[in-house]
Amino acid sequence: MSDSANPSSTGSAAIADDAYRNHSNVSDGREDIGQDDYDADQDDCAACYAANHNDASQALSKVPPHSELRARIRQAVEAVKTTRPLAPSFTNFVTMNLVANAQLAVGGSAAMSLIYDEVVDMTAIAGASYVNVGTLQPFYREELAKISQFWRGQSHHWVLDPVGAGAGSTRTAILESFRTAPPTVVRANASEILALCSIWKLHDDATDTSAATRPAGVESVDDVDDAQTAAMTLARFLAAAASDGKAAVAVSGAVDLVTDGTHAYRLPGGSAMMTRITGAGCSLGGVLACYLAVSDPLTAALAASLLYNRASERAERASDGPGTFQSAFLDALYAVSADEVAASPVAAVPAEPIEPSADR
Ligand SMILES: Nc1ncnc2c1ncn2[C@@H]1O[C@H](COP(=O)(O)OP(=O)(O)OP(=O)(O)O)[C@@H](O)[C@H]1O
Ligand SMILES: Cc1ncsc1CCO
Ligand SMILES: [Mg+2]
Repeated sequence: MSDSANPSSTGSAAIADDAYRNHSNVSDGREDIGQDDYDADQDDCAACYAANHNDASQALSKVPPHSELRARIRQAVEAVKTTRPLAPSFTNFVTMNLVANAQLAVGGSAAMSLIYDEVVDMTAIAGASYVNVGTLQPFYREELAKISQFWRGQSHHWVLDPVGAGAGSTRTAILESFRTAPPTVVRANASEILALCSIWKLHDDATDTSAATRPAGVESVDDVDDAQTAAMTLARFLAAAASDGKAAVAVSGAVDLVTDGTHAYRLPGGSAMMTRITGAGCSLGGVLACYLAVSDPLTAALAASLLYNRASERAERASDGPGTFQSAFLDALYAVSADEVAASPVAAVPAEPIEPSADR
């Protein structure tokens, strides 16, 4: 059972999440604390996550308060607020409105289009783009293959959310087509990461297609922990294909994982209420594209994922149920400061031995 689908899960991620929530200064919002105290407390939370992570093979360590990584995250959040980068989306009908609203709330600009010639024209003014395969039409297959090849020719940065990867032959064919013109960042839940790796034959046993062929919905049935190796393999594959060698993968769940293939980070916190509205993940992909317009892929993935955790905590405190949570969440995306995002708990996962990725 996925830890995102079941907030009371007793897995390592859930234990870490409880430890994070029990830090009263951070999670109850009742105390007005100074930035230095906040930094220290957030940092303790990362240590607390590391201490409670019950996989003995992984000695997680906290990212220090004044690290260069935190400075880059702060800069990215601030840059989107001040420069309003355009990140156009080819996205699904269910959550298109939330994606655009979330992009505007963080300071970015939105433009939704499902037509090849418009997407191509908008590339010239786009800082980065976003593709989400949530709801499909048969003609998208040819359209999206052409768009990804066009972007590859332009070395244009884009984010893919492979929603429902593994469901149906049309979706599988579309995702398969991206293998020769891959995105800069993949953002997905754990099951989608596993299925995409399977479709692209990036896993250890290339004959194992179970993740790609089992019935799949849009919710995760796997834990983030179980997708860590796949996410790192996927990030290395994306980086090898990128013109500047940079890429990232963001896996969402109770404790998110972000990796560039070399480094990996776990991000505790957030709110289980995110699983009670549709489009939390879809809009995270759109917001990530805004940050990708102003920063490198790893920084963009961290900035967006951390902002989502801080904003959802704030929204949970201010709401009574899914309806009010969604509007409180948009308000919180607007209100959370760059300093608050950059001071978030971040636990670094020790580097794994790098294995060669599959040939493209
Ligand atoms: N149990 C949880 N506790 C805290 N935060 C969560 C939990 N589950 C998901 N989230 C957060 O919700 C956001 C979306 O993640 P999720 O894994 O639900 O994406 P998704 O399955 O792709 O969503 P969707 O397809 O509905 O848009 C992320 O910011 C993630 O951190
Ligand atoms: C519910 C749903 N169905 C297709 S896309 C989508 C939005 C969440 O991914
Ligand atoms: Mg999703």
